[in-house]
Amino acid sequence: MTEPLKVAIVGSGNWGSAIAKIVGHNVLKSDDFATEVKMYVYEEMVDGRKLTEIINTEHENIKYLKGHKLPENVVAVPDARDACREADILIFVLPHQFVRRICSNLQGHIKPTAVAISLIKGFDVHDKGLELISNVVRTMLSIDCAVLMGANIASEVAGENYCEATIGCKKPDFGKLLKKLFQTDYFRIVVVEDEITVELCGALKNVTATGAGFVDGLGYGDNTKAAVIRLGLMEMVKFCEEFYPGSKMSTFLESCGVADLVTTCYGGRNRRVAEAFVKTGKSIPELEKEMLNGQSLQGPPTAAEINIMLKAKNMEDRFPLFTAIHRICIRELEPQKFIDCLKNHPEHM
Ligand SMILES: NC(=O)C1=CN([C@@H]2O[C@H](COP(=O)(O)OP(=O)(O)OC[C@H]3O[C@@H](n4cnc5c(N)ncnc54)[C@H](O)[C@@H]3O)[C@@H](O)[C@H]2O)C=CC1
Ligand SMILES: O=C(CO)COP(=O)(O)O
Repeated sequence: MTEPLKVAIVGSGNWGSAIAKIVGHNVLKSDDFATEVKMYVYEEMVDGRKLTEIINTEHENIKYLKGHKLPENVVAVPDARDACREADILIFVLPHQFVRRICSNLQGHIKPTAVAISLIKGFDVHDKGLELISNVVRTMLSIDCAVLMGANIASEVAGENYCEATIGCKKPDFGKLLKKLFQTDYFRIVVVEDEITVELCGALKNVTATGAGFVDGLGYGDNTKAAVIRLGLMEMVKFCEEFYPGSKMSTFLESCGVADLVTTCYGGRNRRVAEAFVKTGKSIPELEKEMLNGQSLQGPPTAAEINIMLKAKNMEDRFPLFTAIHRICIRELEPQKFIDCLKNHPEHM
């Protein structure tokens, strides 16, 4: 008889809390998993009380996922090491900006046999260039790391509206176990082996969604947004071919690809803030603070991260959409010029 596997969730934001609801319920349905799920919560005071205390008494993350109850077997823990020390499966789901800090805190304080899955959309930047977030987890913690990405706006998933997600995992047995941990009747999972492309799709679509928000802010209609989505997808594919050769085209047709691109370009936070950026003239950090109540935007920082590499390799003109989006975010380019970028895209030359 093998021991049931202990699961810990590293992160408790908007998506982290939605996934805690799913995982908390699923562990109760299978003998493979221990019933308690520890969730690392970055401690803060909300209405004069500690957020961990609120989650553990009211079973709701009232700041990041209001209106959705979490199962009572999900226990909020303010110390990442305490949350993860005994875990066999670590689910990483926090804004990508914090991953290195968390991993460095966890080094030497997790089971050497643990495995991980990253739900994080973004890149890590270091002096040698870009790094996949899953690779930061793999190298800093010396453990295996799969990924889960998809068209998954957190509040809709928490509301149990039907949707799909893609798990990228090279090892079939691990993939099967992860599917058991995440799939529900309203959250349907496809497991593919092409884990790098799954992760790249998740990171890059946030950049395109920022561009979709710009055209909304400029008052253009759905045809223009469809052009942004198409050109963005072309650049996503090209980015993968150029820097991570070996992608399967079929991966772009999974939920992590086209579907996530569409949902984020219509319903996501990146789109919403980018629209306000054009309409109000305020800066991205200002709007993030005003509009997101502590949630974190991934598109503009990801655009900056990939631009460091494109610039270093003298390849900005081969990715004009990604480049223009970054330059608009940092106010190097007027938002109105975005339309010129679309008109003059190499696709039309
Ligand atoms: N929200 C969504 O609809 C979806 C988000 N994702 C991805 O999931 C990842 C996590 O996103 P969310 O859960 O939505 O986060 P979020 O956008 O709600 O971010 C806020 C979280 O960051 C934490 N935080 C703030 N400062 C911190 C620090 N110094 N150290 C550690 N944590 C800190 C906050 O406590 C809170 O838990 C991102 O990569 C995002 O792109 C993926 C699918 C859907
Ligand atoms: O990743 C997401 C949906 O799949 C969420 O996108 P936003 O961060 O733009 O809300």
